[in-house]
Amino acid sequence: MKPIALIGFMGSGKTSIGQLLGKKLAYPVIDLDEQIEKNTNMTIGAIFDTKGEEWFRNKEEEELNKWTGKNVIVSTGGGIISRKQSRIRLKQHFHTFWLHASFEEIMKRLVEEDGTRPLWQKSKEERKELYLKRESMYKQAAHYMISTDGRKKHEIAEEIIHLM
Ligand SMILES: Nc1ncnc2c1ncn2[C@@H]1O[C@H](COP(=O)(O)OP(=O)(O)OP(=O)(O)O)[C@@H](O)[C@H]1O
Ligand SMILES: O=C(O)C1=C[C@@H](O)[C@@H](O)[C@H](O)C1
Repeated sequence: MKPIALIGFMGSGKTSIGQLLGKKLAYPVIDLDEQIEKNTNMTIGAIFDTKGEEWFRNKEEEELNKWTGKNVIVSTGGGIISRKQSRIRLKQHFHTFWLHASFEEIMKRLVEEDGTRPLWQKSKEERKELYLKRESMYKQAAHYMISTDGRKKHEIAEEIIHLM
C-alpha cells in the first residue's frame, strides 16, 4: 500500500490526526518535523535561525523521499508543498489528505505562540498572505481535502479511514 501523507497549514491538525490514525490503523506514524530535529540534533527554530529556510527545505524533502514506499503515516510540515518536486511526489507516491482549516480557525488554534513555528512569528497580514499563497499548492499535492473547522478530531480521522 502507498503511505498516507497528511498535509496542511500550521495548526491544521496533521500531528493530532496522524496520532489518531496511527492508533486506529495500527501503522507507525512519522512526523517529519520531529525526524528533522532528531537527525540534525537541532530544533526547527534553531535551524531557521542558523541555517535558514532553504537548508530546512532540503532536509524536509530528503525526509519525505526517505518514507516513500513505506507502510507508514507521514505527518508533514506545513511547508512541504513549497517545492514542486515534493508536490509531485505526494501526488504520485502517497495517499495524500489535505487537512483544511480556515485562516480564522487557525488563528484561534495557534493563539498561544510557543516559538516552535518560525513562520508563524509574523504579522497577521504576513500570516494571511502565506496562508493564501499556499492554498493552491496543497490542492495540487492532495487527493482529498478534508474540512476540519468545528469538527472533532476523531470524526476527521474516521473520514480519512472511510476514504481510504
Ligand atoms: N479539529 C480540531 N479541532 C480543534 N482543535 C484542533 C483540531 N485539530 C487540531 N487542533 C488543535 O490545533 C493545535 C495544532 O494542532 P496540530 O499540532 O495537530 O497541528 P499541525 O498541523 O501538526 O501543526 P504544525 O504543522 O504547526 O505542527 C493543537 O492545539 C490541536 O489540539
Ligand atoms: O509552514 C511551514 O513552513 C512550517 C511548518 C512547521 O510544521 C515546520 O515544518 C516549520 O516551522 C515550517
